[in-house]
Amino acid sequence: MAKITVNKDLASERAKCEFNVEELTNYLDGGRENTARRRRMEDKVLSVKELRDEIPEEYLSHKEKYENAIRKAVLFYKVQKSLDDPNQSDHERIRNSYRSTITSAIFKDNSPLTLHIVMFIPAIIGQGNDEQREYWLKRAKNMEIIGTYAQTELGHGTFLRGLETTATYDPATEEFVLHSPTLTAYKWWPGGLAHTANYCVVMAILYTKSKNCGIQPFIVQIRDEETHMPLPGIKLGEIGAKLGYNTVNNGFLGFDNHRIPRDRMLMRNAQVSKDGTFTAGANSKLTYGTMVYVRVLIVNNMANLLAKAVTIAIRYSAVRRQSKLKPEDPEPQILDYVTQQHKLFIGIATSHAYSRTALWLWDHYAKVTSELNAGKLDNLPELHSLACCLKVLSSVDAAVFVERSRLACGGHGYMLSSNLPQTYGLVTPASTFEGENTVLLLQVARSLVKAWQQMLNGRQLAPSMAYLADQKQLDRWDGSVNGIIRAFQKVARGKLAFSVANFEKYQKMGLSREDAWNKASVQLTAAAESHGRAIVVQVFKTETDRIASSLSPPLRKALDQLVELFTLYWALERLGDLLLYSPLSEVDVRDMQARYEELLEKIRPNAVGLVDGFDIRDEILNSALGAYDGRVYERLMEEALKSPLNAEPVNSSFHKYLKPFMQGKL
Ligand SMILES: CCCCCCCC/C=C\CCCCCCCCC/C=C/C(=O)SCCNC(=O)CCNC(=O)[C@H](O)C(C)(C)COP(=O)(O)OP(=O)(O)OC[C@H]1O[C@@H](n2cnc3c(N)ncnc32)[C@H](O)[C@@H]1OP(=O)(O)O
Ligand SMILES: Cc1cc2nc3c(=O)[nH]c(=O)nc-3n(C[C@H](O)[C@H](O)[C@H](O)COP(=O)(O)OP(=O)(O)OC[C@H]3O[C@@H](n4cnc5c(N)ncnc54)[C@H](O)[C@@H]3O)c2cc1C
Repeated sequence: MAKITVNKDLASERAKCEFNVEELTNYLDGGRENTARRRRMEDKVLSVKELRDEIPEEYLSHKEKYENAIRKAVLFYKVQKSLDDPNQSDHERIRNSYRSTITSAIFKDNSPLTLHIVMFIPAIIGQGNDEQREYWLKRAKNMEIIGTYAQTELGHGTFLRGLETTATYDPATEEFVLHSPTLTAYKWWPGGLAHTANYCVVMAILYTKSKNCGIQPFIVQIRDEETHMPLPGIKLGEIGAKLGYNTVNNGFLGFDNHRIPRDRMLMRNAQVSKDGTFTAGANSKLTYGTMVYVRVLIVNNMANLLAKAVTIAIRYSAVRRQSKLKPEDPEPQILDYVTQQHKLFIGIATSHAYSRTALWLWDHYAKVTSELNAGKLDNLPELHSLACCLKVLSSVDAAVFVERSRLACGGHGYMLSSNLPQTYGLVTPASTFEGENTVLLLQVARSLVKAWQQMLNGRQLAPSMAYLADQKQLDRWDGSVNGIIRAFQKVARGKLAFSVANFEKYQKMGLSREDAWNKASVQLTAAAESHGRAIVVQVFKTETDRIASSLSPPLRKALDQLVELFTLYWALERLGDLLLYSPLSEVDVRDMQARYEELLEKIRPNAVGLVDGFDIRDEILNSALGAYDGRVYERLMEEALKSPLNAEPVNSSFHKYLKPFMQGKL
C-alpha cells in the first residue's frame, strides 16, 4: 500500500491524543468484532470501481444524476446482498448496521431505493397480515418489485385524517376503487415514486358501506412490471429539484378510479370482508406504525451525519492556520481559538449523545413492538411520544451543528467539494419529514399533559415521564452532571406545570379547549422540548456509564468529558429556564462557565483523536477539507480542476457575448 503523507499539524494532533483511538472506534461499534465486520463491508463495497463517480455528481444534469444513482443503487444492492448474513434477525441486522455509513460513499444525496428499504418493506411487515407478508415480503426483499410509501398529498402532509385520496370498496367486484378527487389529493413527495418504484403502499381514506373508516394502507401496483409504463388510471411524475435529496426521485401520484383487488388492503390491523364489513383494529394508531419506526431510525441517522460533518470541520481546523493569537507567534491552527472549540466540540459530544440515545430507543422500540405483536398495547403511547421527541431533538441539533461545522470552515465550507452543504441538505429535511417537528412536539405535549393529569389523579406514569411526579424542590444547586440532569427535569416539570396552568386559564377565560390549546401551544412545545432535553442528557449519561465501565481510564475520561460538556453546554444555553426553575445563582453560572471553558481546554488535545475515532473513511466523507491526510489545499485545487469550465482556457461565450459586448457591438 502506498504510504500517505499526512499534514504535519494533523500528525502532531494525533501524537497528542491521550487515548487509544482504535478503542474508541470499537466502543462506538459495540465491540472489536463489529468494527472488523463494518470495515470488511466497507472494503468490499469500495473495491467495486463502478460504484465510484468519474465526474463529480454536482456537474451532472438532474436527469444524469438520477440515472447514475439508479445505476449505482442496483450494483450497491447486489454487493450488499452478497455480504448479508441470512442468520441475522431483522432486529439484529438493523442494530448491527447502526454505524454503517457506507451508503454515503456511493450517494452524496441519498439513494432512490431508500424508501423501498426504509418504509415500503417495513410497512408490509407492520401492516400486512401473515399471508400478505409471506407473498409481498418475498417479492420486495428479492427486489422483484420496488416500492415506496405514499402518504403525503399536495394539500396535506401533517393532518392525516384530512387526506383526500379515497379507497372505496365495491362488494360487487370485491375491489377497492382508488381515487384522487382533486389536485390537492395527489400524493406528493414519496421517495422513488417518480420513476423508480412499480408498487407503493398508499395511505387512503377507506369507505365501505358508505362509511368513512379512517386511513388505511393499500399495496398498489403503479407501473407495469415489464414495460414500467404507468398503469391505466395512474398519473405519475417527479416533483422537481430540491435543496437536497435530489437523487431520491421524489414523485407525485394521482388515481383516476383505479381498481385493486380486496386483498391489496394491508389487513394486519383492520380488515374489510368480502361483503364490505369493516372490522377495526385494536388501536387505529397502529396504522401509523411505519412512521414510528422511521422516527426511531432517524435519531441514529442524525448522529451519523453529524459525526461526518464534525470530522470534516475538526480536521480542517487542525490544518487551517489563520490570524494571530500573539503578535510574535506564527498564525495558529484555528482549532486553538476557543470560539472554534466552542463551535465544534459540542458537535462531537452531540453525535455521541444521539448515537447512544438511538440505540437505547431502538431496543425500547423492539421491546414494545414485540408486546404489540402479542396484543399488549399499553406502552404504545409512551413509545410514540419518545420517538416523536427524540426525532425532533436529534434533527434540530444535527441541522444546527452541521451548519455550524460548515460555517466553522469559513469560505471553503461553502464549496460542494467540502461535502458540508450536501450534508446539511441531508439533515435539514429531517425536521420536516416523518412528522414536522412542531407538530411532533405538540404530540409530545399532548402526552405530557395527559401524564400530568394522571399524576394529579395519583396514577403511575410511564418510566420516561416518572420524574414529573417528583414534587420536591431542589434545595441547592448541584453542578455535577447528575445534579444538572435533575435540574433539567425540574425545568421540564416547571414548564409543563406553567403551560398546563395557562391552558386551563385560557379555558376558564371562555376559550374552547382547542383555542386554549392553540393559545398555549408555544409554551406547550417549549415544555415538550425541555422534556426531550432531560431525556437525552439522562440517557447519554446512564448509557455511557453502563457501557463504558470496562474501558481504559484515558478513554473513559475522554467520554466523561464529552458527557459533561454536553450537559454544561445545554445548561448554559438554557440559563433562563434554570434560573426560573432551579436554585441556580449567579455564582453557579460563573462556575459553570469556568468549568465549560476548562473542559474545552481538556478536550482540545483529543479533538482530532475523537473524530478519528468515528472511523469515517475518506470515501465516505467525500470531502476535500476532511480527508485523513489533511491535504486540504491540494485537494481543493484537484477538485476545482474537475470543473468542466476548466477544460478549456477560453469559454465560447467570450466570443459569442462578452467580446461583442465589451467592444460595444452587442
Ligand atoms: C439504532 C438503530 C438504527 C439502525 C439504523 C440502521 C440503518 C438504517 C439506515 C438508514 C435510516 C435512514 C433514515 C432516514 C431516511 C428517511 C427517509 C424518510 C423519508 C420521509 C418519509 C415521510 O415523511 S412519510 C410521511 C410522514 N408523515 C408524517 O409523519 C405525518 C405526521 N402526522 C401524524 O403523524 C399525525 O397526523 C398526527 C400525529 C400529527 C395527528 O394524527 P391524528 O390522527 O390527527 O391524531 P390526534 O388526534 O392528534 O391524536 C390521536 C391520538 O393518537 C395518538 N397518536 C398519534 N400518532 C400516533 C402514533 N404514531 N402511534 C401511537 N399513537 C399515536 C396521539 O398521541 C393521540 O393520543 P391520545 O392523546 O388521544 O391518547
Ligand atoms: C425530503 C422529503 C422527503 C419526503 N418523503 C416522503 C415520503 O417518502 N412519503 C411521504 O408520504 N411523505 C414524504 N415527505 C413529506 C413529509 O412527510 C411532509 O412534508 C411532512 O409530514 C410535513 O407535512 P407538510 O409538508 O404538509 O407540512 P405542513 O403540515 O403544511 O406544515 C407547514 C407548517 O404548518 C405548521 N403546522 C401544521 N399543522 C400544525 C398544527 N396542527 N399545529 C401547529 N402547527 C402546524 C407546521 O409546524 C409548519 O410550520 C417528504 C418530505 C421531504 C421534505
